Amino acid sequence: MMSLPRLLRIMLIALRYRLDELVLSGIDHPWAVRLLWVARLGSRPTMARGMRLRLALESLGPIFVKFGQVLSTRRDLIPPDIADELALLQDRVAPFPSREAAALVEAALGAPTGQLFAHFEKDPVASASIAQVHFAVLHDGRHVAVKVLRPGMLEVIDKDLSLMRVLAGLIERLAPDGRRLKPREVVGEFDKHLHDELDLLREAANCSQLRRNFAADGERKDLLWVPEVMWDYCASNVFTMERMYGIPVSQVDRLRALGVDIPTLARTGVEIFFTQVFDDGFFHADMHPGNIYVSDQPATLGRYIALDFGIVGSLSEFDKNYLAQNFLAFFQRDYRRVARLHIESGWVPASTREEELEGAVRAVCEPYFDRPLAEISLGQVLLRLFQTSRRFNVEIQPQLVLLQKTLLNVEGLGRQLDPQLDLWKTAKPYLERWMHQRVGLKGIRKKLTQEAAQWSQWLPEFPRLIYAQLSRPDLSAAVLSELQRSRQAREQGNRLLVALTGVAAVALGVALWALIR
Ligand SMILES: Nc1ncnc2c1ncn2[C@@H]1O[C@H](COP(=O)(O)OP(=O)(O)OP(=O)(O)O)[C@@H](O)[C@H]1O
Repeated sequence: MMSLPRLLRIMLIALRYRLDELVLSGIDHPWAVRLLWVARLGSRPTMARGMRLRLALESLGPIFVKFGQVLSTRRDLIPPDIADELALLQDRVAPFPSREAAALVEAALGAPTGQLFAHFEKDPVASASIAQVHFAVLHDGRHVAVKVLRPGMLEVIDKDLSLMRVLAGLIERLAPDGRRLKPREVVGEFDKHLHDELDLLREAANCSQLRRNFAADGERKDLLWVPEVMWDYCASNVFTMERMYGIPVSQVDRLRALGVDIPTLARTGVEIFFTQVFDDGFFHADMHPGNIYVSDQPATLGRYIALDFGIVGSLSEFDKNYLAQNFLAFFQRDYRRVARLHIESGWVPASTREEELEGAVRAVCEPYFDRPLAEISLGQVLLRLFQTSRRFNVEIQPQLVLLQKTLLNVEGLGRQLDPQLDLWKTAKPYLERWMHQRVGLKGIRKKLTQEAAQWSQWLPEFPRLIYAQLSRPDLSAAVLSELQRSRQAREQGNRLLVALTGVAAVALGVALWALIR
Protein backbone atom coordinates (compact mmCIF):
# COMPACT_ATOMS: atom_id res chain seq x y z
CA MET A 1 0.00 0.00 0.00
CA MET A 2 2.91 2.37 0.76
CA SER A 3 4.30 4.19 -2.29
CA LEU A 4 8.07 4.70 -2.32
CA PRO A 5 8.11 7.60 -4.83
CA ARG A 6 5.52 9.42 -2.69
CA LEU A 7 7.60 8.81 0.44
CA LEU A 8 10.67 10.22 -1.33
CA ARG A 9 8.70 13.25 -2.48
CA ILE A 10 7.51 13.88 1.08
CA MET A 11 11.06 13.65 2.35
CA LEU A 12 12.37 16.00 -0.35
CA ILE A 13 9.71 18.59 0.40
CA ALA A 14 10.41 18.24 4.12
CA LEU A 15 14.09 18.89 3.48
CA ARG A 16 13.42 21.75 1.09
CA TYR A 17 11.51 23.52 3.86
CA ARG A 18 14.09 22.38 6.41
CA LEU A 19 11.47 20.66 8.53
CA ASP A 20 14.22 18.38 9.84
CA GLU A 21 15.18 21.34 12.04
CA LEU A 22 11.80 21.24 13.68
CA VAL A 23 11.95 17.68 14.89
CA LEU A 24 15.45 16.34 14.30
CA SER A 25 17.71 19.07 15.75
CA GLY A 26 19.98 17.57 18.36
CA ILE A 27 19.81 14.16 16.68
CA ASP A 28 22.77 11.93 17.54
CA HIS A 29 22.45 8.89 15.22
CA PRO A 30 25.77 9.03 13.25
CA TRP A 31 24.34 7.91 9.88
CA ALA A 32 21.35 10.22 10.15
CA VAL A 33 23.60 13.20 11.06
CA ARG A 34 25.74 12.60 7.94
CA LEU A 35 22.74 12.10 5.69
CA LEU A 36 21.10 15.27 6.96
CA TRP A 37 24.31 17.23 6.49
CA VAL A 38 24.42 16.27 2.78
CA ALA A 39 20.71 16.84 2.29
CA ARG A 40 20.82 20.27 3.88
CA LEU A 41 23.58 21.49 1.52
CA GLY A 42 22.40 24.52 -0.37
CA SER A 43 19.17 25.02 1.52
CA ARG A 44 18.93 27.68 4.14
CA PRO A 45 15.84 28.43 6.16
CA THR A 46 14.82 32.04 5.64
CA MET A 47 11.19 31.83 6.75
CA ALA A 48 9.77 31.28 10.23
CA ARG A 49 9.42 27.60 11.13
CA GLY A 50 5.60 27.67 11.28
CA MET A 51 5.36 29.14 7.81
CA ARG A 52 7.79 26.56 6.42
CA LEU A 53 5.68 23.76 7.86
CA ARG A 54 2.48 25.28 6.49
CA LEU A 55 3.93 25.69 2.97
CA ALA A 56 5.29 22.14 3.01
CA LEU A 57 1.91 20.72 3.97
CA GLU A 58 0.19 22.78 1.28
CA SER A 59 2.52 21.40 -1.39
CA LEU A 60 1.87 17.84 -0.19
CA GLY A 61 -1.84 18.02 -0.98
CA PRO A 62 -5.26 18.07 0.70
CA ILE A 63 -4.78 15.18 3.14
CA PHE A 64 -1.65 16.79 4.57
CA VAL A 65 -3.45 20.15 4.68
CA LYS A 66 -6.24 18.54 6.67
CA PHE A 67 -3.61 16.95 8.93
CA GLY A 68 -2.09 20.41 9.53
CA GLN A 69 -5.52 21.77 10.44
CA VAL A 70 -6.06 19.00 12.98
CA LEU A 71 -2.51 19.46 14.32
CA SER A 72 -3.14 23.18 14.78
CA THR A 73 -5.65 22.31 17.48
CA ARG A 74 -3.18 20.22 19.50
CA ARG A 75 -1.80 23.16 21.42
CA ASP A 76 -0.96 20.80 24.23
CA LEU A 77 1.73 19.29 22.00
CA ILE A 78 2.98 21.98 19.63
CA PRO A 79 4.29 25.50 20.30
CA PRO A 80 1.91 28.46 19.78
CA ASP A 81 3.81 30.01 16.81
CA ILE A 82 3.42 26.78 14.81
CA ALA A 83 -0.20 26.25 15.89
CA ASP A 84 -1.09 29.82 14.82
CA GLU A 85 0.47 29.36 11.40
CA LEU A 86 -1.19 25.97 10.83
CA ALA A 87 -4.55 27.45 11.72
CA LEU A 88 -4.20 29.52 8.52
CA LEU A 89 -4.33 26.42 6.32
CA GLN A 90 -7.23 26.52 3.88
CA ASP A 91 -8.49 23.38 2.25
CA ARG A 92 -10.52 24.95 -0.53
CA VAL A 93 -9.60 22.93 -3.61
CA ALA A 94 -10.74 22.85 -7.21
CA PRO A 95 -14.15 21.18 -7.53
CA PHE A 96 -14.46 17.85 -9.28
CA PRO A 97 -16.53 17.92 -12.50
CA SER A 98 -20.28 18.18 -11.97
CA ARG A 99 -20.78 15.23 -14.35
CA GLU A 100 -18.86 13.11 -11.88
CA ALA A 101 -20.86 14.47 -8.93
CA ALA A 102 -24.14 13.69 -10.70
CA ALA A 103 -22.90 10.18 -11.59
CA LEU A 104 -21.95 9.53 -7.95
CA VAL A 105 -25.38 10.68 -6.74
CA GLU A 106 -27.11 8.50 -9.35
CA ALA A 107 -25.09 5.42 -8.42
CA ALA A 108 -25.65 5.98 -4.69
CA LEU A 109 -29.38 6.76 -4.84
CA GLY A 110 -30.28 4.47 -7.73
CA ALA A 111 -31.86 7.02 -10.11
CA PRO A 112 -30.71 9.81 -12.46
CA THR A 113 -30.49 13.28 -10.87
CA GLY A 114 -33.12 14.50 -13.32
CA GLN A 115 -35.55 11.98 -11.84
CA LEU A 116 -34.50 12.49 -8.20
CA PHE A 117 -34.59 16.28 -8.20
CA ALA A 118 -36.72 18.96 -9.84
CA HIS A 119 -33.46 20.85 -10.23
CA PHE A 120 -29.80 19.98 -9.49
CA GLU A 121 -27.32 22.87 -9.66
CA LYS A 122 -24.40 22.01 -11.88
CA ASP A 123 -21.86 24.26 -10.17
CA PRO A 124 -21.05 23.39 -6.57
CA VAL A 125 -21.54 26.05 -3.92
CA ALA A 126 -18.41 24.90 -2.09
CA SER A 127 -15.69 22.35 -2.61
CA ALA A 128 -13.27 21.14 0.01
CA SER A 129 -10.73 18.33 0.18
CA ILE A 130 -13.25 15.68 1.25
CA ALA A 131 -16.51 16.69 -0.37
CA GLN A 132 -18.38 19.29 -2.38
CA VAL A 133 -21.85 20.71 -1.97
CA HIS A 134 -24.47 21.27 -4.70
CA PHE A 135 -27.79 23.00 -4.18
CA ALA A 136 -30.90 21.26 -5.53
CA VAL A 137 -34.70 21.34 -5.35
CA LEU A 138 -36.85 18.30 -4.56
CA HIS A 139 -40.03 17.57 -6.51
CA ASP A 140 -42.13 18.72 -3.56
CA GLY A 141 -40.46 22.14 -3.81
CA ARG A 142 -38.13 21.85 -0.81
CA HIS A 143 -34.70 23.41 -1.33
CA VAL A 144 -31.83 21.16 -0.34
CA ALA A 145 -28.04 21.02 -0.17
CA VAL A 146 -26.43 17.82 -1.46
CA LYS A 147 -22.99 17.02 -0.07
CA VAL A 148 -21.10 14.55 -2.28
CA LEU A 149 -17.91 12.78 -1.22
CA ARG A 150 -14.96 13.20 -3.57
CA PRO A 151 -14.43 10.05 -5.69
CA GLY A 152 -11.59 7.72 -4.70
CA MET A 153 -11.06 9.41 -1.33
CA LEU A 154 -10.68 6.23 0.65
CA GLU A 155 -7.75 4.92 -1.42
CA VAL A 156 -5.90 8.26 -1.39
CA ILE A 157 -6.39 8.65 2.32
CA ASP A 158 -5.25 5.15 3.17
CA LYS A 159 -2.10 5.59 1.09
CA ASP A 160 -1.18 8.92 2.66
CA LEU A 161 -2.04 7.65 6.12
CA SER A 162 0.27 4.66 5.83
CA LEU A 163 3.07 7.05 4.82
CA MET A 164 2.28 9.29 7.76
CA ARG A 165 2.50 6.31 10.09
CA VAL A 166 5.98 5.47 8.73
CA LEU A 167 7.12 9.06 9.20
CA ALA A 168 5.63 9.21 12.68
CA GLY A 169 7.53 6.04 13.63
CA LEU A 170 10.76 7.57 12.30
CA ILE A 171 10.23 10.82 14.18
CA GLU A 172 9.42 8.96 17.37
CA ARG A 173 12.61 6.92 17.09
CA LEU A 174 15.03 9.55 15.77
CA ALA A 175 13.89 12.87 17.18
CA PRO A 176 15.27 13.72 20.61
CA ASP A 177 11.84 15.10 21.52
CA GLY A 178 10.06 12.30 19.65
CA ARG A 179 8.25 10.70 22.55
CA ARG A 180 6.88 13.90 23.94
CA LEU A 181 5.46 14.86 20.54
CA LYS A 182 3.50 11.56 20.44
CA PRO A 183 3.60 11.46 16.61
CA ARG A 184 2.02 8.01 16.35
CA GLU A 185 -0.84 8.96 18.65
CA VAL A 186 -1.43 12.15 16.65
CA VAL A 187 -1.53 10.23 13.35
CA GLY A 188 -3.81 7.60 14.92
CA GLU A 189 -6.22 10.31 16.04
CA PHE A 190 -6.11 11.90 12.60
CA ASP A 191 -6.84 8.52 11.00
CA LYS A 192 -10.01 8.15 13.07
CA HIS A 193 -11.01 11.74 12.41
CA LEU A 194 -10.68 11.29 8.63
CA HIS A 195 -12.53 7.99 8.50
CA ASP A 196 -15.37 9.47 10.54
CA GLU A 197 -15.58 12.37 8.11
CA LEU A 198 -15.71 9.98 5.17
CA ASP A 199 -18.95 8.36 6.25
CA LEU A 200 -21.67 10.81 5.34
CA LEU A 201 -24.43 8.63 6.84
CA ARG A 202 -22.70 9.07 10.16
CA GLU A 203 -22.60 12.81 9.59
CA ALA A 204 -26.31 12.80 8.69
CA ALA A 205 -27.11 10.90 11.90
CA ASN A 206 -25.15 13.46 13.95
CA CYS A 207 -27.05 16.25 12.25
CA SER A 208 -30.37 14.56 12.95
CA GLN A 209 -29.52 14.10 16.66
CA LEU A 210 -28.44 17.73 17.04
CA ARG A 211 -31.62 18.92 15.33
CA ARG A 212 -33.72 16.81 17.71
CA ASN A 213 -31.84 18.19 20.71
CA PHE A 214 -32.56 21.75 19.66
CA ALA A 215 -36.11 21.18 18.54
CA ALA A 216 -37.17 19.31 21.66
CA ASP A 217 -38.33 22.13 23.82
CA GLY A 218 -39.71 25.52 22.89
CA GLU A 219 -37.07 27.50 24.79
CA ARG A 220 -34.23 26.11 22.78
CA LYS A 221 -35.82 26.15 19.37
CA ASP A 222 -34.73 29.73 18.79
CA LEU A 223 -31.13 29.14 19.78
CA LEU A 224 -29.81 27.03 16.95
CA TRP A 225 -31.18 26.08 13.56
CA VAL A 226 -30.06 22.66 12.35
CA PRO A 227 -30.97 21.38 8.85
CA GLU A 228 -33.47 18.58 8.44
CA VAL A 229 -31.96 15.39 7.01
CA MET A 230 -33.63 14.07 3.85
CA TRP A 231 -33.01 10.41 4.62
CA ASP A 232 -34.45 9.14 1.32
CA TYR A 233 -31.69 11.05 -0.47
CA CYS A 234 -28.74 9.93 1.68
CA ALA A 235 -26.09 7.25 1.27
CA SER A 236 -22.60 6.71 2.68
CA ASN A 237 -21.21 9.18 0.11
CA VAL A 238 -24.23 11.49 -0.36
CA PHE A 239 -25.80 13.63 2.36
CA THR A 240 -28.91 15.59 1.42
CA MET A 241 -30.25 18.13 3.89
CA GLU A 242 -32.46 21.18 4.10
CA ARG A 243 -30.84 24.22 2.51
CA MET A 244 -30.05 26.94 5.05
CA TYR A 245 -29.99 30.65 4.33
CA GLY A 246 -27.47 32.72 6.20
CA ILE A 247 -24.15 34.52 6.41
CA PRO A 248 -20.91 33.12 7.87
CA VAL A 249 -20.57 34.34 11.46
CA SER A 250 -17.15 35.80 10.64
CA GLN A 251 -18.76 38.42 8.35
CA VAL A 252 -19.56 40.70 11.25
CA ASP A 253 -20.02 43.87 9.21
CA ARG A 254 -22.67 42.31 7.00
CA LEU A 255 -24.49 40.97 10.04
CA ARG A 256 -24.36 44.33 11.78
CA ALA A 257 -25.68 46.04 8.64
CA LEU A 258 -28.68 43.69 8.71
CA GLY A 259 -29.44 44.76 12.28
CA VAL A 260 -28.08 41.72 14.16
CA ASP A 261 -27.04 42.56 17.72
CA ILE A 262 -23.43 41.37 17.82
CA PRO A 263 -22.82 41.22 21.62
CA THR A 264 -26.02 39.17 22.00
CA LEU A 265 -24.81 36.92 19.20
CA ALA A 266 -21.51 36.39 21.06
CA ARG A 267 -23.29 35.47 24.30
CA THR A 268 -25.76 33.18 22.57
CA GLY A 269 -22.87 31.33 20.87
CA VAL A 270 -21.35 30.47 24.23
CA GLU A 271 -24.77 29.54 25.65
CA ILE A 272 -25.41 27.16 22.75
CA PHE A 273 -22.13 25.45 23.44
CA PHE A 274 -22.77 25.04 27.17
CA THR A 275 -26.29 23.80 26.49
CA GLN A 276 -24.84 21.11 24.24
CA VAL A 277 -22.14 20.16 26.74
CA PHE A 278 -23.94 20.24 30.08
CA ASP A 279 -27.56 19.54 29.11
CA ASP A 280 -27.12 17.07 26.26
CA GLY A 281 -23.56 15.76 26.59
CA PHE A 282 -23.51 15.88 22.78
CA PHE A 283 -21.74 18.71 21.03
CA HIS A 284 -20.78 19.94 17.58
CA ALA A 285 -17.01 19.72 17.71
CA ASP A 286 -16.01 21.44 14.48
CA MET A 287 -17.08 24.94 15.37
CA HIS A 288 -14.78 26.92 13.11
CA PRO A 289 -16.31 30.09 11.63
CA GLY A 290 -16.76 28.42 8.20
CA ASN A 291 -19.27 26.00 9.73
CA ILE A 292 -21.30 28.52 11.69
CA TYR A 293 -23.75 30.73 9.89
CA VAL A 294 -26.27 33.26 11.10
CA SER A 295 -29.72 33.52 9.55
CA ASP A 296 -30.32 36.54 7.32
CA GLN A 297 -34.01 35.72 6.82
CA PRO A 298 -36.44 38.26 8.29
CA ALA A 299 -38.39 35.65 10.28
CA THR A 300 -35.30 34.12 11.89
CA LEU A 301 -32.79 36.99 11.67
CA GLY A 302 -29.78 36.48 13.93
CA ARG A 303 -30.44 32.82 14.70
CA TYR A 304 -27.39 30.57 14.62
CA ILE A 305 -27.17 27.92 11.91
CA ALA A 306 -24.97 24.85 12.34
CA LEU A 307 -23.40 23.13 9.33
CA ASP A 308 -20.89 20.29 8.89
CA PHE A 309 -21.57 17.57 11.44
CA GLY A 310 -18.57 15.35 10.65
CA ILE A 311 -17.07 15.75 14.10
CA VAL A 312 -19.16 15.62 17.25
CA GLY A 313 -18.27 14.83 20.85
CA SER A 314 -20.19 12.84 23.47
CA LEU A 315 -19.70 13.25 27.19
CA SER A 316 -20.69 10.80 29.90
CA GLU A 317 -22.13 11.89 33.27
CA PHE A 318 -18.68 11.21 34.69
CA ASP A 319 -17.03 13.60 32.21
CA LYS A 320 -19.62 16.29 32.83
CA ASN A 321 -19.17 15.91 36.56
CA TYR A 322 -15.41 16.20 36.18
CA LEU A 323 -15.70 19.33 34.10
CA ALA A 324 -18.29 21.12 36.19
CA GLN A 325 -16.60 20.37 39.52
CA ASN A 326 -13.16 21.32 38.26
CA PHE A 327 -14.31 24.57 36.73
CA LEU A 328 -16.21 25.53 39.87
CA ALA A 329 -13.29 24.59 42.14
CA PHE A 330 -10.91 26.45 39.86
CA PHE A 331 -12.91 29.66 39.96
CA GLN A 332 -13.11 29.40 43.74
CA ARG A 333 -9.33 28.87 43.69
CA ASP A 334 -9.88 25.71 45.70
CA TYR A 335 -6.91 23.73 44.35
CA ARG A 336 -7.11 21.21 47.19
CA ARG A 337 -10.56 20.30 45.90
CA VAL A 338 -9.29 19.97 42.33
CA ALA A 339 -6.61 17.59 43.62
CA ARG A 340 -9.07 15.62 45.75
CA LEU A 341 -11.50 15.34 42.84
CA HIS A 342 -8.79 13.80 40.72
CA ILE A 343 -7.83 11.29 43.39
CA GLU A 344 -11.37 10.38 44.46
CA SER A 345 -12.55 9.83 40.89
CA GLY A 346 -9.60 7.56 40.20
CA TRP A 347 -8.20 9.92 37.59
CA VAL A 348 -4.77 9.85 39.17
CA PRO A 349 -3.32 6.80 40.95
CA ALA A 350 -4.68 6.47 44.49
CA SER A 351 -1.12 6.69 45.80
CA THR A 352 -0.76 10.29 44.54
CA ARG A 353 -0.05 12.72 47.36
CA GLU A 354 -2.84 15.23 47.57
CA GLU A 355 -0.57 18.15 48.53
CA GLU A 356 1.78 17.40 45.65
CA LEU A 357 -1.04 17.46 43.11
CA GLU A 358 -2.56 20.52 44.78
CA GLY A 359 0.80 22.33 44.43
CA ALA A 360 1.07 21.41 40.75
CA VAL A 361 -2.48 22.55 40.04
CA ARG A 362 -1.87 25.79 41.91
CA ALA A 363 1.29 26.43 39.88
CA VAL A 364 -0.57 26.20 36.59
CA CYS A 365 -3.82 27.86 37.60
CA GLU A 366 -2.78 30.72 39.83
CA PRO A 367 -1.17 32.84 37.07
CA TYR A 368 -4.59 33.05 35.38
CA PHE A 369 -5.93 35.10 38.26
CA ASP A 370 -3.50 37.85 37.39
CA ARG A 371 -6.04 39.07 34.88
CA PRO A 372 -9.72 39.92 35.21
CA LEU A 373 -12.07 36.94 35.40
CA ALA A 374 -13.69 38.05 32.15
CA GLU A 375 -10.44 37.49 30.28
CA ILE A 376 -9.78 33.98 31.49
CA SER A 377 -9.97 31.33 28.81
CA LEU A 378 -11.74 28.19 30.03
CA GLY A 379 -10.18 26.31 27.11
CA GLN A 380 -6.70 27.31 28.30
CA VAL A 381 -7.51 26.40 31.90
CA LEU A 382 -8.67 22.99 30.80
CA LEU A 383 -5.61 22.55 28.63
CA ARG A 384 -3.31 23.38 31.54
CA LEU A 385 -5.25 21.03 33.83
CA PHE A 386 -4.82 18.24 31.29
CA GLN A 387 -1.12 18.98 30.98
CA THR A 388 -0.75 18.78 34.75
CA SER A 389 -2.80 15.60 34.92
CA ARG A 390 -0.54 14.00 32.31
CA ARG A 391 2.42 14.52 34.62
CA PHE A 392 0.53 12.47 37.19
CA ASN A 393 -0.02 9.58 34.74
CA VAL A 394 -3.52 10.42 33.61
CA GLU A 395 -4.54 9.43 30.11
CA ILE A 396 -6.88 12.22 29.06
CA GLN A 397 -9.98 10.82 27.38
CA PRO A 398 -10.23 11.81 23.69
CA GLN A 399 -13.73 13.28 24.17
CA LEU A 400 -12.35 15.69 26.76
CA VAL A 401 -9.50 16.74 24.46
CA LEU A 402 -12.12 17.32 21.75
CA LEU A 403 -14.14 19.38 24.15
CA GLN A 404 -11.14 21.45 25.17
CA LYS A 405 -10.32 22.15 21.51
CA THR A 406 -13.92 23.13 20.77
CA LEU A 407 -14.01 25.33 23.84
CA LEU A 408 -10.99 27.24 22.52
CA ASN A 409 -12.78 27.65 19.17
CA VAL A 410 -15.97 28.86 20.82
CA GLU A 411 -14.11 31.31 23.02
CA GLY A 412 -12.15 32.60 20.03
CA LEU A 413 -15.37 33.08 18.13
CA GLY A 414 -17.14 34.74 21.06
CA ARG A 415 -14.31 37.17 21.68
CA GLN A 416 -13.95 37.93 17.99
CA LEU A 417 -17.58 39.01 18.02
CA ASP A 418 -17.39 40.83 21.33
CA PRO A 419 -14.01 41.47 22.96
CA GLN A 420 -15.85 42.41 26.19
CA LEU A 421 -17.57 39.02 26.41
CA ASP A 422 -17.38 37.69 29.97
CA LEU A 423 -17.17 33.97 29.45
CA TRP A 424 -17.27 33.07 33.07
CA LYS A 425 -20.46 35.06 33.65
CA THR A 426 -22.05 33.24 30.72
CA ALA A 427 -20.78 29.82 31.74
CA LYS A 428 -21.28 29.96 35.52
CA PRO A 429 -25.09 29.65 35.60
CA TYR A 430 -24.80 26.51 33.43
CA LEU A 431 -22.28 24.90 35.73
CA GLU A 432 -24.19 25.81 38.86
CA ARG A 433 -27.51 24.74 37.42
CA TRP A 434 -26.02 21.47 36.34
CA MET A 435 -24.49 20.82 39.76
CA HIS A 436 -27.76 21.77 41.41
CA GLN A 437 -29.71 19.41 39.18
CA ARG A 438 -27.28 16.62 39.88
CA VAL A 439 -26.92 16.83 43.62
CA GLY A 440 -30.19 18.54 44.52
CA LEU A 441 -33.68 17.08 44.87
CA LYS A 442 -34.19 17.45 41.13
CA GLY A 443 -31.22 15.17 40.53
CA ILE A 444 -32.54 12.49 42.88
CA ARG A 445 -35.96 12.72 41.26
CA LYS A 446 -34.39 12.35 37.79
CA LYS A 447 -32.33 9.34 38.89
CA LEU A 448 -35.39 7.71 40.47
CA THR A 449 -37.37 8.27 37.29
CA GLN A 450 -34.62 6.64 35.26
CA GLU A 451 -34.60 3.64 37.61
CA ALA A 452 -38.39 3.49 37.91
CA ALA A 453 -38.83 0.68 35.40
CA GLN A 454 -36.35 -1.54 37.29
CA TRP A 455 -37.90 -0.82 40.67
CA SER A 456 -41.42 -1.50 39.44
CA GLN A 457 -40.20 -5.02 38.60
CA TRP A 458 -38.34 -5.58 41.85
CA LEU A 459 -40.86 -4.11 44.30
CA PRO A 460 -43.60 -6.79 43.99
CA GLU A 461 -40.96 -9.45 44.72
CA PHE A 462 -39.88 -7.87 48.00
CA PRO A 463 -42.38 -9.62 50.36
CA ARG A 464 -41.63 -13.05 48.83
CA LEU A 465 -37.88 -12.51 49.10
CA ILE A 466 -38.16 -11.33 52.70
CA TYR A 467 -40.37 -14.29 53.60
CA ALA A 468 -37.98 -16.73 51.88
CA GLN A 469 -35.05 -15.24 53.72
CA LEU A 470 -36.73 -15.38 57.10
CA SER A 471 -38.02 -18.98 56.75
CA ARG A 472 -34.99 -20.67 55.14
CA PRO A 473 -35.33 -24.46 55.59
CA ASP A 474 -31.62 -25.15 55.20
CA LEU A 475 -30.68 -23.77 58.58
CA SER A 476 -28.84 -26.47 60.47
CA ALA A 477 -29.96 -27.74 63.88
CA ALA A 478 -26.95 -26.14 65.53
CA VAL A 479 -27.75 -22.85 64.06
CA LEU A 480 -31.40 -23.37 65.00
CA SER A 481 -30.62 -24.05 68.65
CA GLU A 482 -28.29 -21.06 68.64
CA LEU A 483 -31.01 -19.03 67.07
CA GLN A 484 -33.64 -20.33 69.49
CA ARG A 485 -31.77 -18.64 72.27
CA SER A 486 -32.28 -15.26 70.76
CA ARG A 487 -35.56 -16.06 69.06
CA GLN A 488 -37.57 -13.70 71.13
CA ALA A 489 -35.31 -10.79 70.48
CA ARG A 490 -35.03 -11.70 66.82
CA GLU A 491 -38.73 -12.13 66.28
CA GLN A 492 -39.17 -8.72 67.69
CA GLY A 493 -36.46 -7.46 65.35
CA ASN A 494 -37.96 -9.31 62.39
CA ARG A 495 -41.34 -7.84 62.97
CA LEU A 496 -39.74 -4.44 63.05
CA LEU A 497 -37.73 -5.22 59.89
CA VAL A 498 -40.79 -6.47 58.01
CA ALA A 499 -42.78 -3.48 59.14
CA LEU A 500 -40.01 -1.07 58.15
CA THR A 501 -39.46 -2.77 54.78
CA GLY A 502 -43.17 -2.65 54.16
CA VAL A 503 -43.32 1.03 54.99
CA ALA A 504 -40.24 1.73 52.82
CA ALA A 505 -41.66 -0.30 49.92
CA VAL A 506 -44.98 1.49 50.13
CA ALA A 507 -43.26 4.88 50.36
CA LEU A 508 -41.02 4.06 47.42
CA GLY A 509 -43.96 2.76 45.43
CA VAL A 510 -45.92 5.94 46.09
CA ALA A 511 -42.90 8.07 45.16
CA LEU A 512 -42.35 6.13 41.94
CA TRP A 513 -46.01 6.24 41.10
CA ALA A 514 -45.93 10.03 41.59
CA LEU A 515 -42.82 10.36 39.42
CA ILE A 516 -43.88 8.27 36.49
CA ARG A 517 -47.52 9.25 36.58
N1 LIG B 1 -27.46 22.82 4.40
C1 LIG B 1 -26.76 23.75 3.78
N2 LIG B 1 -27.35 24.89 3.36
C2 LIG B 1 -26.67 25.85 2.74
N3 LIG B 1 -25.35 25.78 2.47
C3 LIG B 1 -24.69 24.67 2.85
C4 LIG B 1 -25.35 23.59 3.51
N4 LIG B 1 -24.45 22.62 3.77
C5 LIG B 1 -23.28 23.08 3.30
N5 LIG B 1 -23.40 24.30 2.73
C6 LIG B 1 -22.34 25.12 2.12
O1 LIG B 1 -21.26 24.28 1.76
C7 LIG B 1 -20.08 24.64 2.49
C8 LIG B 1 -19.29 23.39 2.84
O2 LIG B 1 -20.07 22.55 3.64
P1 LIG B 1 -19.40 21.62 4.75
O3 LIG B 1 -18.66 22.48 5.72
O4 LIG B 1 -20.44 20.72 5.29
O5 LIG B 1 -18.38 20.81 3.85
P2 LIG B 1 -16.93 20.26 4.18
O6 LIG B 1 -16.53 19.51 2.96
O7 LIG B 1 -16.94 19.54 5.46
O8 LIG B 1 -16.08 21.60 4.28
P3 LIG B 1 -14.93 21.95 5.35
O9 LIG B 1 -14.05 20.75 5.45
O10 LIG B 1 -14.26 23.15 4.75
O11 LIG B 1 -15.64 22.29 6.64
C9 LIG B 1 -20.59 25.42 3.68
O12 LIG B 1 -19.63 26.33 4.17
C10 LIG B 1 -21.78 26.13 3.09
O13 LIG B 1 -21.39 27.26 2.34
